[in-house]
Amino acid sequence: MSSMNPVPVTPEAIRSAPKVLLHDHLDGGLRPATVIELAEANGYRELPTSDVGELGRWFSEAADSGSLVRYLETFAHTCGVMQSTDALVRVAAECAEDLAADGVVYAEVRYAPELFCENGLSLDTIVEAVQEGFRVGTARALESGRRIRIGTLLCAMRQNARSLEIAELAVRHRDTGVVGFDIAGPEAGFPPTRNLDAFEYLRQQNAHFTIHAGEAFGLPSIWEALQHCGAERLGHGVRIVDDIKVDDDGTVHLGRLASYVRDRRIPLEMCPSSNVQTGAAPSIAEHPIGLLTKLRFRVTVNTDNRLMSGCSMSSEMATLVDQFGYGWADLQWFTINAMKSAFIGFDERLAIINTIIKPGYAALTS
Ligand SMILES: O=c1[nH]cnc2c1ncn2[C@H]1C[C@H](O)[C@@H](CO)O1
Ligand SMILES: [Zn+2]
Repeated sequence: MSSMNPVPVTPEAIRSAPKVLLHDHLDGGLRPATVIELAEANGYRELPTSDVGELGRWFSEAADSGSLVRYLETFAHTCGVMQSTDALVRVAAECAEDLAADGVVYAEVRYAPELFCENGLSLDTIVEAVQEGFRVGTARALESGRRIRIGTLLCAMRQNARSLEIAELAVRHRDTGVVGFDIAGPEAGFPPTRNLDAFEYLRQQNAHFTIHAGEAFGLPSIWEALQHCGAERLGHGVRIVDDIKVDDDGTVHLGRLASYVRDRRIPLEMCPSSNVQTGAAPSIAEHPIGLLTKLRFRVTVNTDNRLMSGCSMSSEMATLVDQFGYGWADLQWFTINAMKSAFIGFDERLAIINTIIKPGYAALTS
């Protein structure tokens, strides 16, 4: 039943609204307590502290470095405790439960299988363990009354040369929950065109992929990702603002690349808190998401790494509401943008929009 007045856009109400998350790293979303328990169980001795509260703060402070390369160093600890199938199942199950509890109804969660081979697990075993974890977690969420659908993206790391192998792995598991591919890791010095064979293979297989681009490097990275590699979406893509000029009187000039991105409705997977931590944006208030939203680019809101940013999908939205004055119509627009841009089939996307997202926001606004 819908209420007679719009519900105020408070953090609790945002939590209750249906949300869609396209850019979330599995190894960036562990619960601090789980990191500690897995470290103890697996004999991992490198953690900076074994106090839950301190560890949570340590991750967000260490990630708050102003540099993507230093930000990425914090993943040594999460990946360090994820080197067994039991650990992978648990982390994936908790990920599904945490996202569902936060009101996320559809999520694409990504990780790099090549980072979990230290103890000899095969790439296929790793993918199967994570899928099992998502099954367990979505079932538990459903038992507590929360329905979530999760699609998996497999990442290849830019600094390693395994992208074709990982692309083949993604295609092998496409019928059991892997919906796409990505490249992640340090951007400067590792242009996406180093992985052309992987992208060529994926296109021939009619498979979907996104590319982290325009985060720690500028327009050439975005241009290569789209025009040489054929990315369907951009991970972050914040630097597209370098191709946009706004005159003092407010007149906007889009360069050819920015026009292309907007005209073709290329989805931007924006992650405001993460971008402030890596120095890709000076602050949330000055984050390009404000301008790009006003110009009606295909903007989506994402968490990137919930542990490192100490955030959730609803806290990210609440921060934007606070900084830009967004209301329910804007939050619904971000959510539908994300659902339209997901890598699952058209009929399923449409069903989630029409049966979950639109009624969910209607109940909050009518
Ligand atoms: O924002 C990011 N940019 C590039 N790489 C990233 C980002 N967040 C996480 N990663 C890396 C670290 C993880 O180990 C890897 C796979 O999830 O992806
Ligand atoms: Zn990312």
